[in-house]
Amino acid sequence: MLRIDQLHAYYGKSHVLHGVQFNVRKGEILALLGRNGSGRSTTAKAILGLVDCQGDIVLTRADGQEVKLVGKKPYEIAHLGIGYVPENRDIFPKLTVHQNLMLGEKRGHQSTRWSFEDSYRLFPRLRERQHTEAGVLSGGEQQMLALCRALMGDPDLVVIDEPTEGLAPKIVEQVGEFLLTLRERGVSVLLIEQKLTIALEIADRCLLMGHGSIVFDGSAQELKANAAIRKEWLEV
Ligand SMILES: Nc1ncnc2c1ncn2[C@@H]1O[C@H](COP(=O)(O)OP(=O)(O)OP(=O)(O)O)[C@@H](O)[C@H]1O
Repeated sequence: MLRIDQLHAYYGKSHVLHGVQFNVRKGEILALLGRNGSGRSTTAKAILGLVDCQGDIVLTRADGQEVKLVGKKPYEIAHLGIGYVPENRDIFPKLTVHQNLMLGEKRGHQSTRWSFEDSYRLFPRLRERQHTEAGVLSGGEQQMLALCRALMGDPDLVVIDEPTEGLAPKIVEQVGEFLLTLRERGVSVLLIEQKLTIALEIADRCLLMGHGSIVFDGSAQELKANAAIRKEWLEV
């Protein structure tokens, strides 16, 4: 559903993506792994229209229509059905949990795949705190909120940047359940992670990034078995 070809990205004169190439298939969980600074977040931002880039990023919509994303504005890309959960979560601290979820909804469009009730059922902590200002939530609760808010816009693909970073194992488990629920509902996921652990449990496929290029494309099991490539490009 998403094809990335010969993607180059720059911060000023600094060239950080060097011909990135991969596909995201419909309904899969695709893990994008690599060390800090390897270019994973920049790839996510390129898909969302948040950095200058050259090359092709082509979305195939449900009706088969192909849309080129490079050059489009972030709000246009969101409207085309791509959701984003950035590393810093970007929640609105002075609004309540419920209000943050409302802001994720597309105006005039009822989400077909995700509801307030889905958010509250999967993350009971959010139900308990629905009238609390989001700024006082714990890091884990803010992550749950950011994930659910991205789904309120009814995306076909959601790009999620390091959702398990710094979270307690029990919350990491809940995030895993959330991702599996998305797959059941046909939402594709591009999951940025640093470690292989969660990818081994839930990803359908794995990409490994090093110095701004894709250096491995295969299953998490294949990557686990390839000690040399892991040692060179991945945190242990
Ligand atoms: N706003 C920026 N301005 C200049 N250079 C940047 C900027 N953001 C990232 N970089 C550089 O671009 C390269 C790729 O960074 P990127 O954030 O995409 O990596 P990453 O794999 O997602 O790691 P991290 O988890 O640390 O963000 C790194 O060398 C980084 O220092």
